[in-house]
Amino acid sequence: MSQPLPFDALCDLAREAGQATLTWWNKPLEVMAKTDDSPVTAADLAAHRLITEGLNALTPDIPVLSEEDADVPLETRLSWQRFWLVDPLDGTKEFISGTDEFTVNIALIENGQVTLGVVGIPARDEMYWGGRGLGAWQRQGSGEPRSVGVRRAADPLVVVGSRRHSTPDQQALLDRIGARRRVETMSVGSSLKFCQIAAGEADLYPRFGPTSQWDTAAAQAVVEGAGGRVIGLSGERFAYPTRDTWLNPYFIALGELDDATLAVVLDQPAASSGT
Ligand SMILES: Nc1ncnc2c1ncn2[C@@H]1O[C@H](COP(=O)(O)O)[C@@H](OP(=O)(O)O)[C@H]1O
Ligand SMILES: [Mg+2]
Repeated sequence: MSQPLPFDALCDLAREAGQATLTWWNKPLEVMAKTDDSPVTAADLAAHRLITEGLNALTPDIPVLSEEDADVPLETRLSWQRFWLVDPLDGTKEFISGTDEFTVNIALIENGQVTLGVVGIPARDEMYWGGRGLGAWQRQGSGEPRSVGVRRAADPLVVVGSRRHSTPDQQALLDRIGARRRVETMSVGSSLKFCQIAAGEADLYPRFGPTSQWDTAAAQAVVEGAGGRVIGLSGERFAYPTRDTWLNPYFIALGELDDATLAVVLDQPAASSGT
């Protein structure tokens, strides 16, 4: 971006939206089904409204695309050189079930790549933000930001995966790694998994199941700012091309792996699958 990076304003916005979601957290909640049968709640919609209004005020010239208002014609989107990509509440099923593993996600996409992102974890009053070549930071409450970075994978390798969506391909990769070294697996909801890699708490997040572009963009920016990578199954940097679907292909987020483990991760029989 040519303007100064708007991280302070984005963090304020994500925090405000996150606090709004907590109004409905751990309380009786009406759950509505969207056309794709995924759940949506008043909390998703309140966060969506706050973030959309805030971004429109902050950068009136940059379009906003949110999961909760994604019905924008492809020809309009093809004319966008950059746009804000928002998942106002990622991990809606976690939110509904009362765990704290849900996030607020705001990313900037420029020419099909994510350049910066902010991930709020409302129930922990925690925030991560960053971007490739910029750095990555974490903040607790209104405390001082601290710089975060990926770790060099130790023993055991810590692999994070979805609480609810796993696939045989993912398990096959874990088995191949497990044949060579000790692996500890953790099931975690939402984009929080990327933040664990950025913070040096986990090493690998293979996702061989469906996600949409808004689920991953902001958190990819945090991982990349922290020195990690998010790659497609051919090893290329994970990108956000404008297409007639929001669905992502499969991907792998990783910190700093040793060469032997990296070779197993990059040698993907599942590479032909995905969208
Ligand atoms: N069948 C499917 N199609 C598209 N996205 C899916 C999906 N199943 C799960 N997801 C995505 O996975 C996200 C949850 O991630 P995880 O399983 O890692 O906790 C959901 O985010 P939302 O909660 O924002 O809908 C949803 O977008
Ligand atoms: Mg989501």
